[in-house]
Amino acid sequence: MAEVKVRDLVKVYGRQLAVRGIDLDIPDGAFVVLVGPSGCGKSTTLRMIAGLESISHGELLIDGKRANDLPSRDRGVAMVFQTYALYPHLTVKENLAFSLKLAKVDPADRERRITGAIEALELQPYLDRRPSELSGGQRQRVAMGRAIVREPEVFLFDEPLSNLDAKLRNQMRVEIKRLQHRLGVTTIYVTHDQIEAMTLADVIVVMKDGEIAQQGTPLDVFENPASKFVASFIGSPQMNFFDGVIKQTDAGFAFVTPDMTIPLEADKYQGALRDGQRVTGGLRPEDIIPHGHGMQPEGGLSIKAEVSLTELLGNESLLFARCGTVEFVARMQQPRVVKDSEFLEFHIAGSRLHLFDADTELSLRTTRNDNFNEEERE
Ligand SMILES: Nc1ncnc2c1ncn2[C@@H]1O[C@H](COP(=O)(O)OP(=O)(O)OP(=O)(O)O)[C@@H](O)[C@H]1O
Repeated sequence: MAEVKVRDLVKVYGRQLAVRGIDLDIPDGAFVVLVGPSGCGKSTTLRMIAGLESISHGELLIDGKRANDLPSRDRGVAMVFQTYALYPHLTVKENLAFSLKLAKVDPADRERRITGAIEALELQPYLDRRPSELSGGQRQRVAMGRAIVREPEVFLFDEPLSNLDAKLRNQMRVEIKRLQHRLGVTTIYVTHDQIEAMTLADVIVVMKDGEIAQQGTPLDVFENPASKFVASFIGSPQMNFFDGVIKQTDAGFAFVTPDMTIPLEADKYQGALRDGQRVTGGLRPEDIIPHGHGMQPEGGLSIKAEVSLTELLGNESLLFARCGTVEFVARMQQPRVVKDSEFLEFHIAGSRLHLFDADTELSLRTTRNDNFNEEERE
């Protein structure tokens, strides 16, 4: 196992900057997820760590040693891809053995490692099958087995679950998390799926345009998004946004839109509030609560809104509603049938409001700058 550090990492393709000087500190045994929209540079970052792409600028340290120019096989990393990359003409067992034979690992050790992987991934029933005779989930398990037998210092996963259906994806997600806990191997995992990121990571690194938009524990990033981009990317359905201004009166500061006025707790913003400042307010669907459905926090305010559409999800519903000029999504716990065009009262949990500067789109709340912290991971 190893710690991985990245300093000012840059990747240039021709005239395009794909990765723009990122820093990462990944402690031994941590599970870090790089997440972000398509093209944000997460795979390129992973591939530079793997040694599959050259590093244009900056430094990669694996266990304190500069690894920029080390061949991939000498970095102690094993990568699992979306496309499995299994040898089609070899059986499962032969696929597991392949890299070990190539590396001339002695037969007894080879057998021990293969047996370990077979047990860890419950591959026993499939050992003599070829990849074409396996389901997607089974293939992905073999691909993970091929990484495990190499006993790497670092696991690198590049969207390993993208080709699986939703049910299998959830199942494999749990398996990956369990396996990583059991083996304790430092893991860097790339996905564009924020649910995968939230559920797997000790630390989430949200990327945008080749840069890190925010890093922190999943809860911290969810509770304290540093920008409108992060707020909209993490959380499903996404946060509702309302254009408005800050107003200062004798009663204090408030966030004001044409349809609502939400009093603000100024001390949360540490002097960042300015009278007349144009801002975007953000409320998550669970913080707009239909009356009689879920906890109604003290304070805040009520608004009446017309429901245009309901999505029944079983244990909850999503209500798409309109109040004046504003449309929003609210989450209804213990759902009942809501008719289209029905008017409902919604409680706005004002204390849960997020505010972003309208121009910079950065949060007005002081967020901790969320480098990885060993205590938080415990
Ligand atoms: N071999 C290459 N040559 C030129 N440009 C590339 C190459 N590989 C990636 N890029 C560009 O670099 C940027 C980052 O790509 P990268 O694959 O790292 O993004 P990503 O966040 O992993 O996206 P996705 O989720 O779509 O895989 C993109 O704009 C992409 O077009």
